[in-house]
Amino acid sequence: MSVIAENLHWGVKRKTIVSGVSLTVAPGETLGLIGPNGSGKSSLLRLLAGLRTPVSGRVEINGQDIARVGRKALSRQIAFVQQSAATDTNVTVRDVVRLGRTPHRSALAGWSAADEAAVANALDLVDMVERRSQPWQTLSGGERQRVHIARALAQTPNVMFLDEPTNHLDIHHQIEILRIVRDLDLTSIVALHDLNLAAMFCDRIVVLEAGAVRACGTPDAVLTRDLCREVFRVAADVSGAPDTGRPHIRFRAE
Ligand SMILES: Nc1ncnc2c1ncn2[C@@H]1O[C@H](COP(=O)(O)OP(=O)(O)OP(=O)(O)O)[C@@H](O)[C@H]1O
Repeated sequence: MSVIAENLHWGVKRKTIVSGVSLTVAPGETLGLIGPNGSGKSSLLRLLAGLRTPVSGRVEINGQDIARVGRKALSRQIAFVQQSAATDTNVTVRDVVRLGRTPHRSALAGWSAADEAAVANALDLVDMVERRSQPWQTLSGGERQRVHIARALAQTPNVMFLDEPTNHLDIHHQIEILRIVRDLDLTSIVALHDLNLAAMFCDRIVVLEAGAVRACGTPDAVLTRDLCREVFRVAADVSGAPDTGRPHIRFRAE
């Protein structure tokens, strides 16, 4: 499913936080959202997912204005993985992932084979099958993050929004989670701080600066030495990775 944002503005009181953002994400594409702390990545993701209402502008998912789509219908199509999401403590891993099926179930319907399969598949994708009966509160930070991603995957969404999904994850799971998101048959928009992970896994990248789009394009076109210096205030050398041809950024401490 495509995601199109047209001229989104959002702010709090007199502070503008998202300013004139337009973007288009093609079906199946993985779009990276990068930018310094406070540049508006989380705020923009929330607007795109319909969790916040823009002051002006609109978002279309699959050609439909999300302001006109009911919450439940929307949650059958999109999933949102928040930064450090909280969960009720007195539940198991499997209970948390089962919550991902809520949008697909009616009040009267029982738990179906399709629900069971979606939960099992999601647990398997994030490598948590063996921990499915473990109480949520006993998990490590990285394991909690993987369970929240599994809950979103169990939703079997067409579009997935992920806010810093690699937070807390070891390098194996950072790569694994982004590989899963890229390879699944869905459209994804992922806020990331690690520029090399963005270069490796995103089809295109949007760079936010002070709530506005500073640059948009393929990793190769966007992740330049000048951008690192001007937007992220770091000195860096950028070269093409020999195996993939994607940019590889080496930061310099100077
Ligand atoms: N409800 C709010 N009220 C006041 N200010 C807010 C609110 N939500 C966000 N902001 C401010 O808007 C700016 C953008 O915040 P946002 O969380 O979208 O940035 P971000 O790019 O995701 O940052 P980070 O990389 O640190 O996670 C920040 O300066 C933040 O303090």
